[in-house]
Amino acid sequence: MLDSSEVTVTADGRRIGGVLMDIRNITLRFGGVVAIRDTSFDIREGEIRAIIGPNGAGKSSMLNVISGFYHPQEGEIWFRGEKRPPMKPYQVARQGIARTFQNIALFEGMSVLDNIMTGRLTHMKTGLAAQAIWWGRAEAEEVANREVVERVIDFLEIQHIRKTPVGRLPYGLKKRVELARALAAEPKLLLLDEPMAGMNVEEKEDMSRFILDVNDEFGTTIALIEHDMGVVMDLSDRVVVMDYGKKIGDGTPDEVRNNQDVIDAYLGVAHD
Ligand SMILES: Nc1ncnc2c1ncn2[C@@H]1O[C@H](COP(=O)(O)OP(=O)(O)OP(=O)(O)O)[C@@H](O)[C@H]1O
Repeated sequence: MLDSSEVTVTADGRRIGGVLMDIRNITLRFGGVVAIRDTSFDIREGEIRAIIGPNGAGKSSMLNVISGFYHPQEGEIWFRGEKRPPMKPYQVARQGIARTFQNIALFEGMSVLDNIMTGRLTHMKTGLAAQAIWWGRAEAEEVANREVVERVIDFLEIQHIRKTPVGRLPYGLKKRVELARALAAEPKLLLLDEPMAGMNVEEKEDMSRFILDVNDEFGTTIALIEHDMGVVMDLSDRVVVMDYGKKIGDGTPDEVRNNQDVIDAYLGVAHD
């Protein structure tokens, strides 16, 4: 299990624990295309970990491997000290890993509240048959699920749109509802695929604040892909840099900013 001796405290007082997920030597191929090539890194408990890199670098593929949508040909994923067997996305979700998508994946015709309730599905134990014979248990479960959802709605400040169909919301709020649905699952590890994409400056500031607050208040470990370098460098404890499917850098924002391979491939600052 996690090694408590590895706990460190950040400058802003957050606790970063031992390794929560260890990604070892992952290779993922689509026919002749190598999307990820022998890539390893870890995610520590309580940290905000970013994955960055140019278009086509393999970032989304990596998130899809972690969340069970893609199955790598080589490599291992260790979660909470145990090697993970090949898993389907719903099994990964049940392990406490939730995600958002690059292109918002919500039910547009359903209300904000109902969309967020779908985030509780992995926690629902009472099936239809059991509900028919044991209504009390189903009711208690429904109340507990509601409580979690209400807490998330308060936390993300979306009470005023709870009954609004998602299709009628502006883009920035849809992104926030997607975050709410992922949070409703009470994940141990939250994966965010380009949480700021397409947002204006104000929406980005709001989203950054929510990401930091989620991490701080719930202690949720967060791994995110993001192209906005200002946001990445501000939010992240550590950054993995990918290029052409390979890891080319890994470290604190300052270490990555000063890594010449990263500068050459991605950040585009001239040599001295
Ligand atoms: N389902 C797929 N089938 C075939 N090739 C794929 C598939 N998914 C990704 N790829 C290929 O794998 C490589 C890595 O793509 P990926 O989407 O992971 O990159 P990315 O870093 O997330 O890029 P972006 O920043 O543009 O989202 C690309 O060459 C891409 O075309």
